[in-house]
Amino acid sequence: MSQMKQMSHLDNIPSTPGKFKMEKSPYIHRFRWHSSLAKLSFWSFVFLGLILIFFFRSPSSSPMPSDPSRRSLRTYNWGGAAWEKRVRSSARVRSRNGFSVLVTGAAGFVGTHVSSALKRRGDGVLGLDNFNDYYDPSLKRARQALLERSGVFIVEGDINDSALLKKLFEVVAFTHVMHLAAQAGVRYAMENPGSYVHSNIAGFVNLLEVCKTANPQPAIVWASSSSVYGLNTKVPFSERDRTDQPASLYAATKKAGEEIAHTYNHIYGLSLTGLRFFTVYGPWGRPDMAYFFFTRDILKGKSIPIFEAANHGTVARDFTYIDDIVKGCLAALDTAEKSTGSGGKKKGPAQLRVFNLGNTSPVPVSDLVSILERLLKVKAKRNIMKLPRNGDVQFTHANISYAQRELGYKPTTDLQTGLKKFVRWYLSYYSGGKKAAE
Ligand SMILES: O=C(O)[C@H]1O[C@H](OP(=O)(O)OP(=O)(O)OC[C@H]2O[C@@H](n3ccc(=O)[nH]c3=O)[C@H](O)[C@@H]2O)[C@H](O)[C@@H](O)[C@@H]1O
Repeated sequence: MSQMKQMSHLDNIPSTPGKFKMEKSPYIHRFRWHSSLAKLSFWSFVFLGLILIFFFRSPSSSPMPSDPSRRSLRTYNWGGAAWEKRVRSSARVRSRNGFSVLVTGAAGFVGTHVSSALKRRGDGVLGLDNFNDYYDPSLKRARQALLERSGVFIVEGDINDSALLKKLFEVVAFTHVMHLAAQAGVRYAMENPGSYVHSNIAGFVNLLEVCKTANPQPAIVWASSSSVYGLNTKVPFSERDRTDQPASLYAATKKAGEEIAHTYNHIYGLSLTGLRFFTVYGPWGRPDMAYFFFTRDILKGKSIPIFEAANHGTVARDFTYIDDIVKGCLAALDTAEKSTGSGGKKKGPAQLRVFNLGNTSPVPVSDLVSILERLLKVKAKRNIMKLPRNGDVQFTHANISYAQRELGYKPTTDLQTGLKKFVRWYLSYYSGGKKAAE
């Protein structure tokens, strides 16, 4: 019966506007439905209405974007007097001639270590991180707790949020930005390309936009990657070698970052230093990296995929220990010259640098596994596989003479020593009531 009622109701709605009984209206002669002008305005009105309905309905119908590249569009709570007080106190410089540094990606692997080293020597440090779920966020929370204990506050937010960044620069006149927030990982770029564009390109540009208008402008040191060398075959990789053949979208976004840095340096006088990190490893590391999940899987008795190149060619990496990287980052900050612009205008030429931060000692992945076997006292189930075409390059090898000369950079930790420290951390972190790494 209700269906009948509905039917009749639907029947009453005219299928075309022309069916409206408007004939008796006194305005009939001026607003005739068959007049094309009136038709046009009516349909424009309907169309506009539909757009508005769509626009206002869509966010509520999907409150959490399912595309992870959009995950950082979620809203974060920031602001208020108490929040500003925490920001100010965390960024307060406690040593003579110390810096006030905004560290983006502070809950990340390198970000945590750099923040803690800066704080230890008396610099003011404010962290920023969006705590995304690219890998287990509980590890990021544990790093956050660690920093919290040493007096570093991490603001929860995204580098794409201009209002937040502007607010931070309003509250603190940062002398430096250590920009480590990024979508990392070479192979994941095939699964979620948008997240790389979102963080490594759009986010970086957004940060530079805010830095360029800040007064004073900060000097910026940021994380590029050894992956920019891509298919380059000249070894060891030197900063002057070609970097126009990236093998992954990740590498392409990092290379784009280097070009973007050039532009902001050229137009706005921002002091910019890019650091090409070579496969950084160590305690509190990233679970998506091979040394980390190999450790987990060897302990679980799971087989581990070990890549080899064509004709049983060795795949090798210039693995670099985190403490050496931290020294390189601090030296880059210490030697960074001031930006020259103000109020968004360049006043003179500013410093623009790119450095390799590697270990200058490539190690085959199969040797990395042998070291882990010895340290863990467990034999690995090796599954030798052809290097998949997913962005990986066959080998990396850094020439660090430029960083040595300009930054006094000198790595001192070999893979055996560094992995020993990693394994010690891993076993203590994932034991004692803590669940095994997933
Ligand atoms: O140096 C860099 O620029 C990059 O270093 C790492 O990238 P990658 O060197 O690929 O590090 P892993 O993913 O840990 O891989 C290390 C080695 O293990 C190999 N591998 C990886 C995964 C796997 O299942 N099997 C395997 O043999 C890779 O081919 C590579 O040779 C980081 O993940 C990037 O974020 C960083 O920018």
